[in-house]
Order: sequence, then C-alpha cells, then structure tokens
Amino acid sequence: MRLEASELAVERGGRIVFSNVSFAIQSGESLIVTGRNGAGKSTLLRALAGFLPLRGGEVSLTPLLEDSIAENIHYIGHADALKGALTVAENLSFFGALLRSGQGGLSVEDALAEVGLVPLADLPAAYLSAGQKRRASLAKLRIALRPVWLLDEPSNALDAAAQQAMETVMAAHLSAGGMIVAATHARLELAGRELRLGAAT
Ligand SMILES: Nc1ncnc2c1ncn2[C@@H]1O[C@H](COP(=O)(O)OP(=O)(O)OP(=O)(O)O)[C@@H](O)[C@H]1O
Repeated sequence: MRLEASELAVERGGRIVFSNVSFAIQSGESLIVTGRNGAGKSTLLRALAGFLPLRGGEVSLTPLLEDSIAENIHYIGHADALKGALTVAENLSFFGALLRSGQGGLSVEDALAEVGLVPLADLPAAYLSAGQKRRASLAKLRIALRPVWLLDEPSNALDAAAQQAMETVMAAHLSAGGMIVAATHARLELAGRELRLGAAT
C-alpha cells in the first residue's frame, strides 16, 4: 500500500497555509510532520483526512481497501473527540460501531486494557484527566483496523509510561504493514522520515 501526496496546497481563511507539499510513504513507513506553530501541521493532517478541500495537488492511496481514502484512515486530532456525558466504554463502543470494529479490531475492553483505562470504563468521559482523555482517544485506533493513522500531537498530555506504550502500539502498527503520519513537537521514538513545514506568512 502506498500513500502519496503531490504538490498539495491548502488555503484557510483566504490565505495559503502551504503549497508544493509532496511526500510518499509505503506500508510499514511513517512520516513525522514538524514545523513551528502555525506552519500547517494540523492543516496537512486534516487535508489528508479529507476534512479540508485542497486548493491544489492530489492525495492518493493505492490500493484502496474501501470506497474512499477516508474509510482507510484513523484520524486523531488535537481535540480528543469524546462525548463527556457518555462513559469511557460507551465512547469507545460508539466509535467501534462508527468505524466498523467488526473488521478485526480489539474489543472495547481489550482496547481500554491496552491504555490502562479498564478501572475507569464506567466513568463519564468528562471526568477524565487530560492524559486519560488522550489515552481514551488513542484507544480508538485499536477498535477498528485501518491502515493509515493520522495523528495530531499524539503524545500530548501523556505521561512517560503512556507515551512509551503509545510508541509500542505505533511500532506494532508499522510492523503489521500500516502507515502513520504524525504531527508533533515532541520527540517520538519512531523510525520515520521527517517532513518539515515552513511557517505560514
Ligand atoms: N479555520 C481557520 N481559518 C483561518 N485560518 C486558519 C484556520 N485554522 C487554522 N488557520 C491558520 O492556518 C495556519 C496553520 O494552522 P495549523 O493549526 O495547521 O498549524 P500547526 O502547524 O498545526 O500549529 P501548532 O504547532 O500551533 O499546532 C495558521 O496560520 C492558522 O492561523
């Protein structure tokens, strides 16, 4: 499988955030997107996920396992996208149904066990600490099998042990033939090429 972006340009609020951004990764490879605040890291991930229109260029994923690129992608944004009134387990069940967890992902319980949240499974997500919310968010990656992970600051708010666990899961995903594009200011212990975006003007 190959994810290729050629000469991407994205405009937000009437301004070009970046242009001429190209990269290609294959199964088992990762791309670390770096750059200073406002350079366009989150914008690039959102554009790859299909949440933002491209002003120019093209994104392709070959071969497509589902009808669209979006169905092959897990996107974990800056915000944790958890419903505060639902319990932690209910949040993951919801995402499991939405993302078709029947296709070989972990059960909700196993996904929670992996991120150390089983004791908090029945707590409303609103009560979680910042790091616990991030762990719950990352557990979504494991309840449905999808080859491309787009991760925006995945280690935000994680303690050292949780960050290490996350890196282990990411490495396993790559070993199994997955792909990861991660935007980060942190140092990830993940072998991969770097794409450094310039600052927006
Ligand atoms: N909805 C929006 N409307 C207009 N401009 C926006 C919008 N969202 C983001 N931008 C602008 O797009 C540029 C890139 O933002 P983006 O969030 O992608 O940067 P980033 O590299 O992820 O930054 P950070 O390191 O701070 O997270 C910034 O100049 C920002 O102000």
